[in-house]
Amino acid sequence: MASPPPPPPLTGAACDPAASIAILEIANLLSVPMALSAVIRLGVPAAIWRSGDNKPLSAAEILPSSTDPSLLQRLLRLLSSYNIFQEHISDTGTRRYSLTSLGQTLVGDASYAHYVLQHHQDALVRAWPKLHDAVLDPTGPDPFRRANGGVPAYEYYGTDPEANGLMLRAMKGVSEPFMERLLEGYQSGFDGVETLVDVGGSSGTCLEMIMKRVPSVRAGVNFDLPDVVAAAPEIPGVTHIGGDMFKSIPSGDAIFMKWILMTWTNSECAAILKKCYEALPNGGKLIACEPVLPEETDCSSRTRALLENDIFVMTIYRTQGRGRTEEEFRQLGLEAGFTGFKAIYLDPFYTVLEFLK
Ligand SMILES: C[S@@+](CC[C@H](N)C(=O)[O-])C[C@H]1O[C@@H](n2cnc3c(N)ncnc32)[C@H](O)[C@@H]1O
Ligand SMILES: O=C(O)c1cccnc1
Repeated sequence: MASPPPPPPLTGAACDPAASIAILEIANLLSVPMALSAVIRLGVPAAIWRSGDNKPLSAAEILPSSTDPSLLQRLLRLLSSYNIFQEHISDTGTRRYSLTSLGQTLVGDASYAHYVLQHHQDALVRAWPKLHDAVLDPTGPDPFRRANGGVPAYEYYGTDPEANGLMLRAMKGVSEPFMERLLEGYQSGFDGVETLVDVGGSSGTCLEMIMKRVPSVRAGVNFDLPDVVAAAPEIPGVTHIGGDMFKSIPSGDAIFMKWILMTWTNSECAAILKKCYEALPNGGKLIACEPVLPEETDCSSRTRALLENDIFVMTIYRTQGRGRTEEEFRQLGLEAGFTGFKAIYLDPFYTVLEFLK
């Protein structure tokens, strides 16, 4: 009896070992942020850092209560391959871990750790398997709403005190390093401003930092959703006002906003910009700090961080919310009535966009 024919040989890309290993790496990429969230939940970065000690520790030393430290060690090995921890192997083969400069962004009061946790809480993670639905049904509900009983993300934070608190801490942690860079390179942008309104200002951290460094700004108005400002801390000189930016925005000499336009559709952005225009005096300006997408696609960390954030917004906030190019922002501003526009690049992630009335 004739034997069955052999399977056809693998051809093309599947045969290329570099392509095979690269696709296997991407297929399991989710294990990286999930391992990162796990070590943050376990308090690992703080245990190693200990007020700047950063002494290399083994998994058993980090988590003495563990009956099987090899599990934590596996997480630490993976994260060392992403340069979050540095692995030190002793002569006897014990593996110990310290924090690299990247790992050190996860320690301290205002660290990026809260942002990592915010992005990997259950309600957000549930949305990701529905991403393809957004592509198939671009005008339907965003993946977050599909996965969470029709409730949009900002409403979900408002109804869950833990999620609300996490969002406030996450925004503060990401804002502080950026605001330092903004205040280094753009202090003069606040010249002549006495009353500054932060639209969608979350905890008020951005206003607090501006007011500490720019004495001419004597009154800060932190404007956000009522549930958000109710949980915001008291800040000298800052009045927290709860409201809806689609209905009206408090007036001031200038308006500041950060990471707002990105989460909304073009028509929602047009409505927000119109409300800002109405709240400003002639000659007043809106200072918006938003991720601006590059025209070209490349493999740099910057481009990847911006494009990943673009897909995050598509999944969690609005299918048609998105990162925009400088030109798209200029057009949105012109359509809302602003006569001047300038983009200032002083941070790899956020671009300062000045809209002049
Ligand atoms: C991505 S966060 C940015 C927070 C802060 N600007 C920062 O960069 O740290 C967006 C903020 O917009 C607020 N927001 C959402 N919808 C709003 C609305 N309709 N009116 C006012 N604020 C709103 C959210 O509560 C949230 O604090
Ligand atoms: O909620 C977030 O973390 C967020 C909001 C806007 C853009 N990117 C992230």
